[in-house]
Amino acid sequence: MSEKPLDLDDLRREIDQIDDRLHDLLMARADIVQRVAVLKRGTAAMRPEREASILRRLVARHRGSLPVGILGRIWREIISSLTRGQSPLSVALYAPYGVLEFFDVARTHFGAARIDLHDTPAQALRAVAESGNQVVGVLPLPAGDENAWWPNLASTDQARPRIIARLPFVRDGSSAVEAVAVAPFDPGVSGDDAGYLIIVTGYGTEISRGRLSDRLTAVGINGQCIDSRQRGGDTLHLFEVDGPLSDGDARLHSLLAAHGDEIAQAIPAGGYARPISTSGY
Ligand SMILES: O=C(O)C(=O)C[C@]1(C(=O)O)C=C[C@@H](O)C=C1
Repeated sequence: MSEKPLDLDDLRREIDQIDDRLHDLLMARADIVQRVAVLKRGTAAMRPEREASILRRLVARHRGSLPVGILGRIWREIISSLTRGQSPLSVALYAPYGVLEFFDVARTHFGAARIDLHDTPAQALRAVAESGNQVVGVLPLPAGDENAWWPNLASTDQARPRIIARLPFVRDGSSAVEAVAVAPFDPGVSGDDAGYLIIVTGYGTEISRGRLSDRLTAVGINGQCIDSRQRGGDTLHLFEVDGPLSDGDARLHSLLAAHGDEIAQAIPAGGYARPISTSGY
């Protein structure tokens, strides 16, 4: 005997049951995050490297008709709200052009967090620096254009703002802009990361980007210079490097020990877990 075909009511009953299971699991997840928060007390709630691992794992197992970009948005909303459940967090957004596009990128990554718009990058970074971990900045991807804001990261203060994520994290081709998140702590190591390094050369030191790259390679740091700017008598060079880089990295000590005559400072400026690119499904 053939099975009776499911009708609309049967299918909707199945959906209700699945919704109950999803809801139960979401509530159970939120309870466990509260226990995680107790263990992390006194340190930053937001862990970009862990967030990256969660999304990479889920995207890799994703199948079916739900677009992967939507999966990403749903999980960003869950993770972001459970981060804010551990300690307050809002977004300081600097959006020089295409405000709506940057707003969208910030909203997708940080979910329902409050987003404050700032007129200048310095203002957004000040909001981050003064907030004691309660504000994360969102600024355009650092590049060699007229909006170069990255020299503001060239401080040696332990609590200085640095780059912690590159957005959007799940790329399905729907976003026209790229941004970074900035916070006063290191992003952690996700297993597939890039770092930023600011090299400061002093007045009168003529050294090409190529020569600087060679100096970095010689101590085991591979990367490329993406912009150079004058600040006072100094020249600041921003390098994007393979792998994470943080304060106290032994390779930076070797660099300064060998080339302290040419290189005045080597300042780690954070980094990011490499985003996921998908074809949309
Ligand atoms: O794993 C943690 O440290 C958590 O706080 C949990 C969680 C999550 O929702 O999975 C939330 C916030 C962090 O940024 C990373 C992950």
